[in-house]
Amino acid sequence: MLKVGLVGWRGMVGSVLMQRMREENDFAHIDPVFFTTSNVGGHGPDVGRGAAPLQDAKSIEALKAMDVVITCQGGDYTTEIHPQLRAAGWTGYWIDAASTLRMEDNAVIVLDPVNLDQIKGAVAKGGKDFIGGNCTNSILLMGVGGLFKAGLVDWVSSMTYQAASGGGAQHMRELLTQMGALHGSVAHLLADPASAILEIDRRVADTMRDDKLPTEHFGAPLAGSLIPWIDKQLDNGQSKEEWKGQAEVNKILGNETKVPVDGLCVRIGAMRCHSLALTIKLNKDLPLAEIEQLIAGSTPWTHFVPNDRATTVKELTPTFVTGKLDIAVGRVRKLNMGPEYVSAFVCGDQLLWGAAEPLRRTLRILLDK
Ligand SMILES: NC(=O)C1=CN([C@@H]2O[C@H](COP(=O)(O)OP(=O)(O)OC[C@H]3O[C@@H](n4cnc5c(N)ncnc54)[C@H](OP(=O)(O)O)[C@@H]3O)[C@@H](O)[C@H]2O)C=CC1
Ligand SMILES: N[C@@H](CC(=O)OP(=O)(O)O)C(=O)O
Repeated sequence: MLKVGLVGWRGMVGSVLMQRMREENDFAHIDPVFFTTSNVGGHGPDVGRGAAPLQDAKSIEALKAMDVVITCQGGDYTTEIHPQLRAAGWTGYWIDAASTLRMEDNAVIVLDPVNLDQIKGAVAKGGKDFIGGNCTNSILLMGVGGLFKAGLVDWVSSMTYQAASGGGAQHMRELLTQMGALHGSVAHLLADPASAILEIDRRVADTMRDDKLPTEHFGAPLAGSLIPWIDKQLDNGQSKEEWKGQAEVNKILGNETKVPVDGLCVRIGAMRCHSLALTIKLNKDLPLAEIEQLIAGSTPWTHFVPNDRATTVKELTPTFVTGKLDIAVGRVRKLNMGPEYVSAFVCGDQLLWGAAEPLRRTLRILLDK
């Protein structure tokens, strides 16, 4: 059995990974070793064979004994440990949620329903670094990858609506705290059906602008508002999150000729589902039914939502999708710009296909090789 070191297993992405590995009985196929950066010697989780003491995630010696390391610990950890481990001669498989290594030549961005051949090809050629994609890009390709695979896409404009969880657990807490503060500021007025709505609105706006509203993690109010910037600022005016779109989508697809992918990334007050409003320029005028069929067949998890109001408001929402592996896609129609311009709205759980799921599936691919 392969010795698999798990680092970052108690964080937000790591907890979802653990949950999915338990659900899919992955632990029965590996010899798991749990690591920590903060509690060496503490009790590890019991995944069916009793709890063993946690090992030091900074110990190159301990990590070197692993056949596979899966990390959800974050980019700083990867930057510090991965080069040391490789320099120490370790030739095991490194499976990582962080963005640090994604664009390295010898790393594959893993999303097996879309690029299984690329993953298997890399394994056959001795590739050792397998990195999960940015959540937004993985969700985009799980949603409309069928159009890309058919070679039909000239370009995509992707306008995103990204959940608080993309920033981490503290961001989710801050969003809820902000929501509570807004409600608290007008609770007595809400309880009175005769109260004036403009007075409620004024008080909520005052609370949102009050320095006392907790904004330590987002840097701005999110509840009742939005933040049209995610990740670092680049010199060309893009945010880093926007830059990842074209870079990662083309790498995942293995495109030699780059398909332009660009748009604005926006943080909204959803909990853990990212959504994307897409404008897709096709290279030919296809009948809508054919386009719908290609999109619906993107992956077995693509849940096609017909473009009608009742189904859309029920099934094409973070509320419906959260906690599920389904990637909902709908609002597919031809746009006024011309018969080759198509809209689509995609919604997926950014902790599942957006983060944890591709990692555990990569492990299974390595086990089956
Ligand atoms: N958040 C997301 O949506 C996505 C994240 N990723 C990547 O995944 C990586 C990890 O992100 P995320 O899971 O959000 O990070 P977290 O902050 O939730 O967890 C990271 C580590 O923090 C430590 N930690 C400290 N205090 C606590 C606590 N109270 N509860 C749990 N863990 C704690 C744990 O390490 P220890 O046990 O060693 O103390 C844990 O492994 C990042 O690189 C990110 O880029 C990728 C795609 C999406
Ligand atoms: N930046 C993403 C989450 C994330 O962690 O992305 P990446 O793995 O590319 O750093 C978001 O905020 O929604």
